[in-house]
Amino acid sequence: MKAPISGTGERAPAVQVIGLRKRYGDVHAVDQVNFSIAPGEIVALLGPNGAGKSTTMDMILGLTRPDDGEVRVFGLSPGEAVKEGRIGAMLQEGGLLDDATVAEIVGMVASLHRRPLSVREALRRAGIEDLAKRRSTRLSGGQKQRVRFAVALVSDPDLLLLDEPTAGMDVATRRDFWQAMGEFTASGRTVIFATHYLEEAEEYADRVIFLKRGRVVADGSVEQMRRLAAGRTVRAVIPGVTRDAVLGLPGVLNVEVRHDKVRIVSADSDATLHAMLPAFPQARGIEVSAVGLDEVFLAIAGGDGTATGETLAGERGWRR
Ligand SMILES: Nc1ncnc2c1ncn2[C@@H]1O[C@H](COP(=O)(O)OP(=O)(O)OP(=O)(O)O)[C@@H](O)[C@H]1O
Repeated sequence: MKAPISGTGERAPAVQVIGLRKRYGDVHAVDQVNFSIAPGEIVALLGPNGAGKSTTMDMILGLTRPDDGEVRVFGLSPGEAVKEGRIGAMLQEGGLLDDATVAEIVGMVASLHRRPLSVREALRRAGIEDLAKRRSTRLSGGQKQRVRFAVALVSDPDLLLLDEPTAGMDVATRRDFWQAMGEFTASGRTVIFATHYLEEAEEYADRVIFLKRGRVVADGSVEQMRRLAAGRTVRAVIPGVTRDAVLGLPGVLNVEVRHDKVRIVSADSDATLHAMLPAFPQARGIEVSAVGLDEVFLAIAGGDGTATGETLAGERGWRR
């Protein structure tokens, strides 16, 4: 039985996705995805290529019809929410009208909405007032992205969906982009962005949702992700070991056991090792290394095909 969708009105979640599925031939692009995003949350969607991030976003926007499941945006259907100007979107490869100026492009989109910002204000908020008269054919890749951002902002939406918004931007442009975004989120509005830059997720999101092969494999706060990233990986060969026995050691955040090989993510590797050696005197081949964000991501996304959100979560509530 489906979980009930929350009501409409001011208290409705910004986005509620229930049992969402989309198949393309044999590919389960999105496979039973559930999440609820509160107004004001800034959520990063992470996952390897083909994980289902864009398809999920397209269904939230009403651009793709789900095979099964339901999407509500502030209690409305995606179509209604778009019509009311409550969603702004910046998609990958969104076209810009050839040979129109930036002001004309943003103005055209503004004319489709009931209560748009002025073109000038949209350009100001996107930090590109100086590009108003530039023709779209004369824009660099990073500048085009920022024009798409102005287009996303012009309906003055409550929710922004951004699919890899900083792809193709240099470091300075990325910084300016996120500064402009800070102005949008400071007023308590909701943002969902897909990214491959883990540091962007860490720096700008409150929460991260990891997708893999169309499923949510982990969903937690950035604080939890940071805690994992600050840790150390301890690897050892311990004949006869069980996961539960290792989980009881001090500092342990996550354990993976494959045959006799143990891989531990620890918040305090010294404490873990001091307790591990007397508890498992048969341990050998011990290695300690830093956990990078990439490794956190790979562990969660199951880069080696073994770890999943469930194993990483353990009893520590990584999944909501
Ligand atoms: N229109 C389509 N027709 C056929 N297959 C599709 C279509 N759109 C997406 N897919 C497939 O669905 C899966 C999910 O794709 P999606 O673009 O949602 O992933 P993603 O996480 O956004 O990837 P990326 O990080 O590469 O942008 C992929 O296997 C993709 O090939």
